[in-house]
Amino acid sequence: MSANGSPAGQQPTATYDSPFLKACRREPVPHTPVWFMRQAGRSLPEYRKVRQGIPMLESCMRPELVTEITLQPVRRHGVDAAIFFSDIVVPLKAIGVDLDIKPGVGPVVERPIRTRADLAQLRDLTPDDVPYVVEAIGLLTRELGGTPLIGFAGAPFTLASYLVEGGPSRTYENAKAMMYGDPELWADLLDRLADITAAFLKVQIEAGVSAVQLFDSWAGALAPADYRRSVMAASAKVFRAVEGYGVPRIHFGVGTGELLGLMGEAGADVVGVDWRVPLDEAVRRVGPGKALQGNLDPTVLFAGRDAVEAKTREILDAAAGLEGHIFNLGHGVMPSTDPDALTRLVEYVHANTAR
Ligand SMILES: Cc1c2[nH]c(c1CCC(=O)O)Cc1[nH]c(c(CCC(=O)O)c1C)Cc1[nH]c(c(CCC(=O)O)c1C)Cc1[nH]c(c(C)c1CCC(=O)O)C2
Repeated sequence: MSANGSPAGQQPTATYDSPFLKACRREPVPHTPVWFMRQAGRSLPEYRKVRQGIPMLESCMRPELVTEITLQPVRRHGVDAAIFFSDIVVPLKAIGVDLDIKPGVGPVVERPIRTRADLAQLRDLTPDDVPYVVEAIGLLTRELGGTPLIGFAGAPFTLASYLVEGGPSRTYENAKAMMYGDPELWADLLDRLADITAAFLKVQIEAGVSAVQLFDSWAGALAPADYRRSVMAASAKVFRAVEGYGVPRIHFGVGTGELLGLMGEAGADVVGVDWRVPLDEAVRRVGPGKALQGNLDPTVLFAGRDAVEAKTREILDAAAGLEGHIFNLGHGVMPSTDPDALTRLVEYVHANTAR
């Protein structure tokens, strides 16, 4: 037990006992907790207002702005957790990789990593590289009261996909060419990214986040045998590095139905599921001892209240036998989503799972 009475880390008891962290630990909850990937973002007018004229990466480096943006969806929707406002490429930018986030495109890397010499762009990350992250998490943990704050990072494969391609890709042809054609260089690249990612998550945990999510958003492009052979060790290294802190570790990807078992095995406490696999099937694939997070198709939110409630009902029914369920979308909130539909969804899940 720590000095303030919570069995893990430095978090206050109210946070430790929150429905979100209880569900992560597979303990009984008063209602199913809800949060949304990309809950802070363009769907909110108050977000668009404070971001006006400030480039994405610069906004991640301003602690007061990060705090305000992170709190916006908590105030508006009453979600059960906040997710730290940042981006998966922030730690890469912080160690000096020349990259930017282009509006409507995503991360773009000036000098893609294609050869062994290019690996020199990737040095280790220290807390001094991201002082604004430490400061913003400090501000947030004071403002949030008992609402847990989720930290996050991009998984080695997803980061590598941007670094090797030079930007977003549909096919990942350059990244996969390296994975199949130069497995030693690929392994060294992923191992370096694992160390950077682990260091970035440790900074966030030591600054006060209550859970961490590893986003391997694009791992669904991989066959299970290739994931196991060429990717899993790096993600497992990240999970091992943060195991001792006692904060729940969530592992998420899109189109990863065939990888769910391996993604749990990599060391997660909670496995994120997109909308393609129902949760009662997902639990069979993941096996016992893990909570599940998911999994409403974000496009359902465009279909009107009745459709949202019917689809949500299906998910809650599929989750009825689970030991730990955190309600979320199967991927991020889309920018043109009506924010009121999200607020209603939170209310619906809470009301229909009250125990
Ligand atoms: C792949 C990935 C990225 N970034 C992230 C991922 C993994 C999650 C996923 O699978 O969606 C993670 C991320 N990016 C952002 C968050 C914020 C926290 C939250 O979820 O609310 C999180 C968790 C802010 C952001 N990151 C970005 C935005 C939009 C830019 C803006 O608002 O100006 C936000 C709110 C930019 C970004 N950054 C990235 C993309 C693809 C984009 C979108 C580009 C675009 O459509 O304009 C890379």
